[in-house]
Amino acid sequence: MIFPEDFVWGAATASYQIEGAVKEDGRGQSIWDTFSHTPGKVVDGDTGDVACDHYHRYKDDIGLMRELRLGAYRFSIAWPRIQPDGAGPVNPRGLAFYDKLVDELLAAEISPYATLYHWDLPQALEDRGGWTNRDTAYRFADYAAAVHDRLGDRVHTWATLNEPWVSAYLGYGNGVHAPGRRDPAEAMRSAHHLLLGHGLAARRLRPGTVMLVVNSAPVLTPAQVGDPSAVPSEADAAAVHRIHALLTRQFLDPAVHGTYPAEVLEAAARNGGTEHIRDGDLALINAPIDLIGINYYNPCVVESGPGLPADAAWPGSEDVRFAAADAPTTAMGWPIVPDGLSRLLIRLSHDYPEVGLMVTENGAAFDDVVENGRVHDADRLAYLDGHLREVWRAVQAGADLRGYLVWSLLDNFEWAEGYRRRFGIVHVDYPTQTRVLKDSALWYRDVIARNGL
Ligand SMILES: N#[N+]C[C@@H]1[C@@H](O)[C@H](O)[C@@H](O)[C@@H]2O[C@H]12
Repeated sequence: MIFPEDFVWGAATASYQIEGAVKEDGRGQSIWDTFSHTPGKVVDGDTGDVACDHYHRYKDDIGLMRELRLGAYRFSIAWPRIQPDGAGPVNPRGLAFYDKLVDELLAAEISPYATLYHWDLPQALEDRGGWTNRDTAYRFADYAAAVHDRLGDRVHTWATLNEPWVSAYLGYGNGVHAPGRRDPAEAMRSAHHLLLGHGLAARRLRPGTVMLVVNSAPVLTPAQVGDPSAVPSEADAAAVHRIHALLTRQFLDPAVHGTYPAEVLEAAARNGGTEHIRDGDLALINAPIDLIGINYYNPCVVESGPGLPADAAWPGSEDVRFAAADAPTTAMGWPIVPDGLSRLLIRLSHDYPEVGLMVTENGAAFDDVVENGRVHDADRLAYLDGHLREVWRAVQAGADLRGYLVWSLLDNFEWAEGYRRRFGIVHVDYPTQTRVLKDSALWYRDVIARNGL
């Protein structure tokens, strides 16, 4: 299985998950600093205070990337390093870190892919309402422009947001992520303002390549997981349609087509109203983009039935039951369904033929053991192999798929799960910060060298 000649192979990380140095060089506080230091929010009371100490070890980490022959490295820029209070003058020491990071990547012949927002909102903006406040969208666009002014001569691929669904619904809906608010109306307002920020920022990132990164999944009934030809009942088909609208189309339709699905408008009307969606907003959100970034881990399995408990707060999903898949699971409890990725990519390539696709995250958490300086992570290697075969199938089916970025380069701070869940192809021993290339990393290196499986 050989991929197209210009297919991009890389890995992805995010600032709060790997950098550490949370009080260094003028960095301001983020909502994840606040949240992780709030007792009970993160497993084992873990925080990103040190993480992988990437802020100080980035040169060595780029050396590992070079050893793996990565063509691209997707990282995120910590807004609180650039504007400690989320607005106003740029912090030169904060921007200098990314300047050095980008230069080191280029020296290693690795293309830098910068994500501008991977969840670490400056706390000062949250204190003024965060993403429920429309003004935050404008602050985000100013921040994006400031970063692009400095790095745009060397960074040519930009992601505005990472997974706005997660930012909105886990951050403001059910509160399992920062800032930990629990209000369905706030979640819907935040989703809109995140999209508004995306659109405003996208215009200020040219002439770069611009993408929106979404967590997406094929929405399937339990029967469809193993049998794509399974015909759902009318009620189950309605549940599938609704959740696809709320999970994926809520973000891609506005960004690519300048429209909201009716299901989203209906959910908003029932949860706080639609006043936050102002005339002209959708035109602002619908800024031209070049790529959709797809973060895929597992399908979303649903059927008609009683919705999530009230505190789960996913407005619009009231008549949908979230079901288990008949499949093995990762350490996160997520079902392993590789062909879900090809089914998703082919669907999105049909729904949004105007833009290219890139797998911006795919990977798995399994419990790793270091034995004699090696990590034999056969489960993770099998997961990646299976999913890459589906990526290849999607390319053969005609999907305009530009590349694949594994999540993640390093074991890292896994949000509310803390450090107990390891997604890296490189093992990190946190007390010593020792890195060990796992078997999956060595395998991935060979895949890259062959440009295929
Ligand atoms: N959980 N999990 C793994 C991974 C997370 O570590 C990333 O930061 C997110 O972009 C996305 O949720 C996926």
